[in-house]
Amino acid sequence: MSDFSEVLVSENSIGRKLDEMAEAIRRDYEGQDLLLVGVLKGAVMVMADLARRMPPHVQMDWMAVSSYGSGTKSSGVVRILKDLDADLTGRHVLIVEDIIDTGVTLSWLLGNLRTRGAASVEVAALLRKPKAAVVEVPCKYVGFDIPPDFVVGYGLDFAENYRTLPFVAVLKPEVYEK
Ligand SMILES: O=P(O)(O)OC[C@H]1O[C@H](OP(=O)(O)OP(=O)(O)O)[C@H](O)[C@@H]1O
Ligand code: HPA
Repeated sequence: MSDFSEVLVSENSIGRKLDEMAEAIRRDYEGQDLLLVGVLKGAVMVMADLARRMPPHVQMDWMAVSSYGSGTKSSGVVRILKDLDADLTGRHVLIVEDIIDTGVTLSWLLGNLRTRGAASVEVAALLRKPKAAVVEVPCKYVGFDIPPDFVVGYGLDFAENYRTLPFVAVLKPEVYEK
């Protein structure tokens, strides 16, 4: 029996949406020094596919923060597990995320990165759950607004599984309520 109740965003739809997002980003940052900051581990797929659509002088760095533990509910407490290597002073920074759910992670991250002297700090997220928002997060580039169900695939996990799927699917509640 499948663990998914539906495929919410297909591999093709993700590719087409990333084409659009990348074009907007290229246009907005043309001629500027852009640093993409990926948030591990969930954003690995979206970062890899978005970055391949960028010009060669766009750079990547990574941060790992965690607020979810091993379940489906945000703990509300964000911890830095791995900090950036780059100095953000004077740089245009674009945080690349797989999902904005409650908004707690990004709200905290934006606050943190904005203290580091960057020229600008903006957000690109493939998925956003407007009905799950606890904090409003300004997001310049959004792929898809989705319902508040727990989703997996394309970097998103449940207990570290399903990240490798090329699409985004809704996980059946009986899988995580087991
Ligand atoms: O808007 P929020 O409710 O804060 O949720 C969004 C965050 O949750 C996930 O990360 P997670 O902490 O699960 O770590 P992971 O990326 O390693 O899976 C996701 O990658 C976002 O960073
Ligand atoms: O729906 C989700 N799925 C997987 N990880 C997540 N982190 C926040 N929301 C989600």
